[in-house]
Amino acid sequence: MSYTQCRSPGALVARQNKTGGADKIPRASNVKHQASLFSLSTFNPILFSPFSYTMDRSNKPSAIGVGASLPQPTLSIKDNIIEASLPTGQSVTVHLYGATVTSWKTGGQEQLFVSEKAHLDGSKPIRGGIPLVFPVFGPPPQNHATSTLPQHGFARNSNWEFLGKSSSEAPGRDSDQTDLTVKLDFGLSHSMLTDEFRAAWPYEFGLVYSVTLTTDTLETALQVRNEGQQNFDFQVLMHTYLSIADISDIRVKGLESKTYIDKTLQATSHTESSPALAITQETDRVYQQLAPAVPIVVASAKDDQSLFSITREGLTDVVVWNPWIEKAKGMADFGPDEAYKNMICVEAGSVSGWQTLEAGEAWEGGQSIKSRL
Ligand SMILES: O=P(O)(O)OC[C@H]1O[C@H](O)[C@H](O)[C@@H](O)[C@@H]1O
Repeated sequence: MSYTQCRSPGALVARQNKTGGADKIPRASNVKHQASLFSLSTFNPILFSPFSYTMDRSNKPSAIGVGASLPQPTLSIKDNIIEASLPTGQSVTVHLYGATVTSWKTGGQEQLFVSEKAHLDGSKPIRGGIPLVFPVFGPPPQNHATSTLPQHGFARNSNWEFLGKSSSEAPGRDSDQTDLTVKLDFGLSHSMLTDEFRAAWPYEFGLVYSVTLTTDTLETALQVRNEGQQNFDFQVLMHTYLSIADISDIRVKGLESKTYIDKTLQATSHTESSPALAITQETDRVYQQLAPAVPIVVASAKDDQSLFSITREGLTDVVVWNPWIEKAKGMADFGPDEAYKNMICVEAGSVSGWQTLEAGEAWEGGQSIKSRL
């Protein structure tokens, strides 16, 4: 294992350390966490301890460590954009604005869709990649604690801080090889919000968002902590824009017999009848009560080959969204107009009802996307 502390742990982490360890995890995350998938940085005593500085590889005697001669993941930080690459060629890019993942490359190919007209200057949420929706999904309900927040909350339009990277060596698929993974951690807390957002949602919270790149997956996991005295409710969604060659050539599998809310039909409730959903018109559906470990698969319509397979932890809803022709034209930051054919949003979340966190409690959930390449 190797750890690099890129900045001094901020207030967010210091507060978490005060209560660390003793918190109970509420219902939605009462799942066993696989350390390799969703181990969050705040639970990592090495990454956030003062001793982490002594573990910086640059200070490490070269004779120590079995993996010392292996090529390591590389990291670049420029203009509030973090990019990490594995020696095997895969890479991930994250904008601190929204902690939005804006690129995931495997096999030399981009796996995420980003609109050509996306605003990348922090003036608007980024149209594409993986914007993070928190603490409310969609237009906030009236007479609710979130009611004066913008659509999809504030996480995607706030400036996060980079907490650091960690990497690990895991046994590879071939017994004589080692796979490297790299995990990037980002933090957002109440004090980092704009005055406007702080006033609209006055709760003391701490978010740690972990983006982990492996040779064949991208994993994103969020930990939410209530660091104040008042309970708060939240919804969360990883609004993943997957890049596809042609919308007519894909099917979405794993939804059959599931109940969904169709937002294009006045939010009425339906049951999915198709084992392999074709997208042939504007589609905006919230599928509910899905078993997180059962993958949602985006498959090729031609040969049924899996293009993307998405499993979750603690996230039982999945939104399937494609704006289609008219909606795409109506979005100023969506382009070119025809690009709706090159994307499908499969969004893992917890958006039916609310998660409630009491003082000192923490919740966590995440997704793992496996790409064909
Ligand atoms: O335009 P945005 O605020 O980014 O929202 C984009 C889309 O997000 C989700 O997929 C919702 O289900 C859609 O109703 C919404 O249109």
